[in-house]
Amino acid sequence: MSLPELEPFLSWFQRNGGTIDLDAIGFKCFPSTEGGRGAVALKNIEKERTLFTVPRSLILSIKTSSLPEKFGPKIWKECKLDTGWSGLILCMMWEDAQTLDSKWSHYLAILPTAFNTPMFWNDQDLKELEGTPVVEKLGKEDAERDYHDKVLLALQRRPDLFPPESIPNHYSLERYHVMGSRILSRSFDIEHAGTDDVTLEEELNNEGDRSIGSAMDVDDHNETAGAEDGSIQDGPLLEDEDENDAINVSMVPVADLLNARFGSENAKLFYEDKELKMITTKPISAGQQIWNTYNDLPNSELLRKYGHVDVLPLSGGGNGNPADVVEIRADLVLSTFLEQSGSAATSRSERIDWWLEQGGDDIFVLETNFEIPEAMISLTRLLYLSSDEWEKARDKEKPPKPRLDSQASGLISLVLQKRIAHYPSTMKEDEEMFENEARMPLNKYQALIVRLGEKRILNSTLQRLQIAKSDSSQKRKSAPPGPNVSKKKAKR
Ligand SMILES: C[S@@+](CC[C@H](N)C(=O)[O-])C[C@H]1O[C@@H](n2cnc3c(N)ncnc32)[C@H](O)[C@@H]1O
Repeated sequence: MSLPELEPFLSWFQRNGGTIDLDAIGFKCFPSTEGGRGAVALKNIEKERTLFTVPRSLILSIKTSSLPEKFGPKIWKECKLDTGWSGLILCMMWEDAQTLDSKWSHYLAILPTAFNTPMFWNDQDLKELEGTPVVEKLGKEDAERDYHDKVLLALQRRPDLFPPESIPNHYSLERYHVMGSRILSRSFDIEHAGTDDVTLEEELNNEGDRSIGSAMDVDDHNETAGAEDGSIQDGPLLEDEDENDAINVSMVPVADLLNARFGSENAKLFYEDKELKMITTKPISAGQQIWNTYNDLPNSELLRKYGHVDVLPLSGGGNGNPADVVEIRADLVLSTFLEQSGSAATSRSERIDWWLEQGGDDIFVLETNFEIPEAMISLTRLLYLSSDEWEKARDKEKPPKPRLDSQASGLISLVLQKRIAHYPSTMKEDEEMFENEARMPLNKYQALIVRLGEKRILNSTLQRLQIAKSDSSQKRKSAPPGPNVSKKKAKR
């Protein structure tokens, strides 16, 4: 079973050294909530079965595209195409402009040309995401700056490679965003093996900082590229773009046709010297979707990178994404403390500098276990230490223990309330909207799902904190007299 639109592509793939077990894997359109176009098991497949292999020569990256060689490493670097994604984006635009002369023309022809990610939303739809981290992580302005500063410069330097008449169709800002979104939602991070043809790579790697700092690269989560088992995960591995070389960011034909859903992975990409292999990680029954993993991201990240959200039954009731999180900036803890205590910012700046020097977090992450992160408690207690206690902590180089005393839980409750107030609507209003508006536009629905997931975490965490607070004050009230009191009593 395959889709007619994929046939020329799959023939190209096999003619060029790719292998695919078309008795075991087919392609079909699943409902949009399950990813749309994706891979399906055509028969029962056992675990550890290779579904397809992709020779490294079919990967599209700045190492394999012939554009960087044509440029020469010197101009490539002068145009700063060796950092971030702009080099690969330019390669993809150039390959696309070569039409059938490009090795990847059949591949590029099956890639999406329109995206549903917030990068392409209008202001009204973006307003629906207020309070979530999505908008500030979009990086649209950074992308546009890269386009103007790097890509336009490269186009001007080599009019022989980029004829002026080809610019509106192939090298526009709009095409730049489309190629960037293809990378964001479909690329893999792959260490390049083999050293036959490393001139450019050597050239590029001889320079200092080569971290990827492009527009889509605003978050700083810590996934690593290529797990110990040699497996490669889809786009999410690019989250650690700061650590990843631009040269490793790769488009992998066929492998990027697999969808993903929280906890559903049953196949994974593994690398070897000469090829990549998609191998099943679980038995798959005939008719089931073959799912890769995007690293089980929260809905805010799924929406930003891929343009969809995961909605599954939650263990505590209701539906949502078990991987949802809420980020709380340490700044908010500090400003709430200063406001509450009436202290001046300068009174705590030394402690904050020290906290950061010690490697303390500047963002705390609440999860669906509704627990307060220990680092958040420790920072809160650091702010409350008396001068003597603070000096002792500093001398011993030990931040306070994460004990949720009444001061810490009082301040953290306020912080959570303030974080909740970042959203223009309440959770109750969102729940009513969810129940009453049967046919909502897709962007509005997805933004609502992201907000609701975050608000559930915030409200449940706050509730738990308040219950714990009232339990402990209840205990204090009803506790038998402490040892000192009873001693005194005994003396009387
Ligand atoms: C790596 S591609 C997967 C193949 C893609 N469906 C296609 O037609 O080429 C990633 C894109 O697939 C879609 N997708 C993947 N998993 C999904 C899911 N669980 N729900 C909805 N869409 C999904 C999203 O549009 C995402 O940007």
